[in-house]
Amino acid sequence: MKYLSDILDGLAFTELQGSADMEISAIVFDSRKVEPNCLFVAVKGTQVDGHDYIEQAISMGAVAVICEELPAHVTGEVDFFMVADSSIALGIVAANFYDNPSSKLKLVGVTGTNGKTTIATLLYKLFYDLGYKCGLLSTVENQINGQVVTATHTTPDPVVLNMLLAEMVEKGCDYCFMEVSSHAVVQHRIEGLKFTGAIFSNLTHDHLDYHKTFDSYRDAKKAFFDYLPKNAFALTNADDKNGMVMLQNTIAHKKSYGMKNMADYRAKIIENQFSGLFLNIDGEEVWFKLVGTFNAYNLLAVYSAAMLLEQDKAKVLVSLSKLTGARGRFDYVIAANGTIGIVDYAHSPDAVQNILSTVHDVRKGKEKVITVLGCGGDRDKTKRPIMARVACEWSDKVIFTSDNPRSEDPAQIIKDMEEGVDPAFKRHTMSIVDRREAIKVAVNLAQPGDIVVIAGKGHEKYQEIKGVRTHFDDKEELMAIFDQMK
Ligand SMILES: CC(=O)N[C@H]1[C@@H](OP(=O)(O)OP(=O)(O)OC[C@H]2O[C@@H](n3ccc(=O)[nH]c3=O)[C@H](O)[C@@H]2O)O[C@H](CO)[C@@H](O)[C@@H]1O[C@H](C)C(=O)N[C@@H](C)C(=O)N[C@H](CCC(=O)O)C(=O)O
Ligand SMILES: Nc1ncnc2c1ncn2[C@@H]1O[C@H](COP(=O)(O)OP(=O)(O)OP(=O)(O)O)[C@@H](O)[C@H]1O
Ligand SMILES: N[C@H](CCC[C@H](N)C(=O)O)C(=O)O
Ligand SMILES: [Mg+2]
Repeated sequence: MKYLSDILDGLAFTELQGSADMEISAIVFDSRKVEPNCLFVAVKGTQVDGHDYIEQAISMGAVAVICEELPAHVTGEVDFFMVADSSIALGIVAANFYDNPSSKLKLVGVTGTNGKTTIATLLYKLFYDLGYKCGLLSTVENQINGQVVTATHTTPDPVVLNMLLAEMVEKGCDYCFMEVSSHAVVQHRIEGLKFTGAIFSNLTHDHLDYHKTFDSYRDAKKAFFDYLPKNAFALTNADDKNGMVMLQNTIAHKKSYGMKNMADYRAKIIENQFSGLFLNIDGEEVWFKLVGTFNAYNLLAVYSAAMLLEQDKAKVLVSLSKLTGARGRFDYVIAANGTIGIVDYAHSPDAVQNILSTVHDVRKGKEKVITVLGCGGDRDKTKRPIMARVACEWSDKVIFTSDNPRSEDPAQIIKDMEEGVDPAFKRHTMSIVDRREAIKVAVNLAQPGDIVVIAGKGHEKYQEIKGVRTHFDDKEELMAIFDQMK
């Protein structure tokens, strides 16, 4: 329980009704989850307007309401606070309710189209290994110093986010590394948080269903940097076309990393093999376990952030050299006959190109590359033909299949993908709606030494069809088929 007047600290109202003199049990923004004596925040969403549920929330026990417009009929002894933007207010009150946990540890956010999970996870593992107590908020999972908490979003809603940060503070965590998705910035899920630093990985095509244009997608990422305080660091990728855009209006300390352009922290790839990367990083030559040019960028981002967090260079490099990446990212298994299977979360055109070009770079000879790929339903449709085209450009054979069709017809999603295929390559593609079957066929087509890349789902443990999630795990499927081959 917490006093309402304390929860409202720092919130600007346009109008208020009531004295805020009461104790509040919880902050709730979904009327279906209202509990007695809670504060209900009415948020306008993408599907419905939370204001339509104010009455329901009150009837279920909400004693105070934050909203942008007062409902026509207000009954009962309920306090009302009108604000210009409820989603911003939600962030502020959620942080206050949990005693502003982000100011009690060092919070570092990672944004960008690809690499957020990898960078945040590596930072978490690195700082853990350096002896700190740490937290992680990521697509794959959340962690409170080793204790796993299931993740539902890349960036949780403000209430869950502050609750998890408060738990980290309670467990004595010194750091939290989190992913900041563009959806989270636009929806103000990070409002009220105090960041010690922000990292930008890269910006390429994704999520245009939500952001509509590439410029507004870019501006969502940039808004995170605009929001940083003066004493934070703003670390960007100098080699990305939009890297410097991120720093345009921030008042934080501007820092950069890169392998091509001038940057504060630099690296060079000496070797890039299946067994790992050999880099010259900030003047030191070190082997790492991660594979591919894109991971050289991820490692450099992590190293740079560790330097900005004033860690010892030698200890950081020794620890980083031992680390593996996040689950479902370039996760590979070798069958008894020598066929190589790689499970990867590439689900944007750029990521598909990166993973497949990496496979080309690190394979020993002319082993064939067979790619299994799908595109998510109810998500950016414009990326479908592009992902398919890129997969064809970099593979010897491509099997189109399903990847969480959600409410859409899986066959139609595959048709949208097929639109991107060059007619000359068509005979090298197949379409198999059932993902299990698609993986099986891909492995059966492979000769010893060939490489089967299964892209799009990475760590995911489900396939969502017509709103129903059934257990499905690409790596499990791959290993089961490999086992049968023994
Ligand atoms: C499109 C999108 O991002 N939607 C998010 C958004 O919901 P919304 O705005 O659509 O909500 P809505 O259904 O319109 O409802 C509006 C309001 O009315 C309330 N309501 C609704 C119904 C009711 O009966 N009573 C009630 O009070 C809702 O609680 C909400 O406050 O706010 C919710 C609370 O924070 C999120 O759970 C929800 O994520 C949905 C489930 C989702 O799938 N989001 C994905 C796209 C997402 O956020 N992805 C990014 C990562 C992307 C990447 O990988 O880069 C992420 O950070 O996870
Ligand atoms: N720095 C990078 N540049 C380009 N592609 C990358 C980079 N890092 C990873 N990838 C590719 O993108 C995929 C997703 O990586 P990761 O999960 O780290 O990104 P993410 O930004 O967290 O994605 P999401 O937005 O879905 O959470 C990887 O499986 C890999 O194929
Ligand atoms: N987290 C991202 C990627 C999901 C990847 C793919 N497996 C899908 O379901 O579309 C999203 O919500 O867009
Ligand atoms: Mg992620």
